[in-house]
Amino acid sequence: MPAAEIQYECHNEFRSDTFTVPTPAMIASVATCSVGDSVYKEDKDTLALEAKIANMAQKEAALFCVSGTLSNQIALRAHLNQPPHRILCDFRGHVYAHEAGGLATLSQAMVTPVIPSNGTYLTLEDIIDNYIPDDGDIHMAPTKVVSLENTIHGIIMPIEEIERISYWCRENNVKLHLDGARLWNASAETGVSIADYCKYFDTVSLCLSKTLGAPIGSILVGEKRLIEKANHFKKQNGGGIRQAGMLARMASIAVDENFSKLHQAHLYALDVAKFCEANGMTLECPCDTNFVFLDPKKVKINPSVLAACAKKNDVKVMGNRFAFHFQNSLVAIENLKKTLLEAYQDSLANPYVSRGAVRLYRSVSQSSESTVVSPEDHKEKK
Ligand SMILES: Cc1ncc(COP(=O)(O)O)c(C=O)c1O
Ligand SMILES: C[C@@H](O)[C@H](N)C(=O)O
Repeated sequence: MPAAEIQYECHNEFRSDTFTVPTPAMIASVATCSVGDSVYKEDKDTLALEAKIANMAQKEAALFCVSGTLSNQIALRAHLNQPPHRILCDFRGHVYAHEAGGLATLSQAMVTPVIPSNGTYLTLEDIIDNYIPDDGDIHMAPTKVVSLENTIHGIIMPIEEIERISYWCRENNVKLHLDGARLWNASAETGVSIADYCKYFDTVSLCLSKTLGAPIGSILVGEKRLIEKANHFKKQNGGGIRQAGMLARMASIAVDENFSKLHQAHLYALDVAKFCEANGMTLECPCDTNFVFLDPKKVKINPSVLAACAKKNDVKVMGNRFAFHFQNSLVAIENLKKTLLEAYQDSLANPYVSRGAVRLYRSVSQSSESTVVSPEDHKEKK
């Protein structure tokens, strides 16, 4: 049943599902967790979590990491040998767009950021049209890894396309990584198991701290030898965790207790997506899972006006993306709709034209110390 009453501090949080919080059961479990040193692979709860997720993914090994960024970056580095080399991904891919340039520093890799020709997800044709073969041309950095993301912007990548890409990569000696931060959401919506998604990839990074509600952590799965190498890069970059048991135990409970709640978040998102479309607000992409993206080219809402309306209606938002999770409350969902409608109605009279690179995570939000302004203060310069 959806949470009508307010159960969680983050019930009105729509900036991201990274704001989900540990449940009481997770917090209580810490009292009895193991306290071994996980750098020496001696923490029982960490080993148990890694074994559980490796089994779920039907992969040889798994590695508990403090973040999805670390999990992605050490996986991609472990696939690579020495430059010149290149990674191909979606131009929106987190590994390229939001991991602080890690591909340049840790992997010294060139990146081919590809805009999907269908506007939604990468196809094999998109990859082939942008792939640089390792054919001895000394002008080029050859493509050694393709990094996909599923879901990407909440969009579910069809498994038939994943299969085509996987087959081609294996035929062409290209490694295939999946940023599966929200693969849980894809699985919850399609019914395709985590293992049936993972079988197409050499490595998969699964986040535990977002849609599932764990306080910290991601898990990287893959072949034992690759995971051991990734662990080397994990330690090199300060990712070794001593008594990780308390984090691993909470993450394990998150998988057991919250995976089944993801569909509710998707229903929240779909409700708001339909509300937006019914009121003239165009979506930037389909609402497949737990994200609603408004098209900023057509819905010219002023971020400051949105922040002012959000503050008034006690919801937290940022940018043109609205994230949903199982800890949202129904009252907050209704307050979000009110917020969007008020800000949109203002934009019809005062359209806001943004300039510069899309900074999805840098917009004014309720939590920032920005000065809250009234809609009247923001009229488009004639
Ligand atoms: C698709 C995707 N991959 C990876 C990450 C990185 O995860 P973390 O914030 O734990 O580094 C995020 C951010 O939350 C993400 O949205
Ligand atoms: C902020 C960004 O890194 C995060 N992955 C999110 O989706 O909110």
